[in-house]
Amino acid sequence: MTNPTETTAAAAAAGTPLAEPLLEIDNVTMQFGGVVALKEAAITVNTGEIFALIGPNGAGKTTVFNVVTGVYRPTSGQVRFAGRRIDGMKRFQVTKGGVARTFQNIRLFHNMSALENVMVGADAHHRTGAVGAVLNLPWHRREERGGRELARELLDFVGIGRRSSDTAKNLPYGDQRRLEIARALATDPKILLLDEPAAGMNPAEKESLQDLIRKIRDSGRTVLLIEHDMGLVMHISDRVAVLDFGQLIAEGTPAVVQRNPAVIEAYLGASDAS
Ligand SMILES: Nc1ncnc2c1ncn2[C@@H]1O[C@H](COP(=O)(O)OP(=O)(O)OP(=O)(O)O)[C@@H](O)[C@H]1O
Repeated sequence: MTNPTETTAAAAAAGTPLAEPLLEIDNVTMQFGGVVALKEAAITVNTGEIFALIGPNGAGKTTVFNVVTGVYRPTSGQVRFAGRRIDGMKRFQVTKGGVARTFQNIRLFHNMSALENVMVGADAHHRTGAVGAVLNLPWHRREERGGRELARELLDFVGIGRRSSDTAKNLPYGDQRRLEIARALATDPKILLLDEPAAGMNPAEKESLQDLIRKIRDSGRTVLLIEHDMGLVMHISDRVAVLDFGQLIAEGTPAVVQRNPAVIEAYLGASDAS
């Protein structure tokens, strides 16, 4: 067996950047009554990676997101983020700690403008909150101005700057997905969890989504992605983990995972795999 210290020294000597774990899902089991959605799943996402979570429908992918973001407390196991335990934390604490997500079914404030939707995301980081807003405290006004500027920058960043005053529900579908990403980025996350961001997009939209995901990573954030579009996953991911019936059946680079017989079997065996 290789000595980890030797491995680290060898990597350093070779000039290979060392993998720094950011999100550690450590033997997590999540049970809902008789349904085991995750069974001793162990996944580590390193800082600066684009990491994809794939698997047939019902494999447990969204459950991973829900366990990481404090929606569910795991039945057993731990979740650590930047070395700190986050399983069992409240959702807002996880967000403040640097974890943001988007949802499979878009969740926007449909009657608010694009800009306002992003400003709501930025609010998660404000110190004055609702009390400051009601009392109209000076620093609340300053924060709101800052929030507005940040929201504009983020709308530009995701490519829908010219849509800032459009009502969310009137945006084309692909732009709504971009808006959700901008809103998640407004919390200034270290890691962004994207749940099926390409769902419902046409090929051109998928192409530019890939560019956006790379741009998010290049801006210094880590990306954890659930996606059914295998072309997209295999193109942009540094590493891929495959879940099947709540268990991790493979993990590695796209090239390695694609050749794995258990992965091929899981996908060929699933009637609705895409
Ligand atoms: N709150 C819950 N209560 C009961 N069962 C649940 C709950 N959440 C998830 N499950 C079950 O856990 C299993 C995994 O679901 P999950 O949504 O994580 O899968 P998924 O891989 O994200 O699927 P899809 O690709 O279809 O979104 C499924 O059998 C699902 O029915």
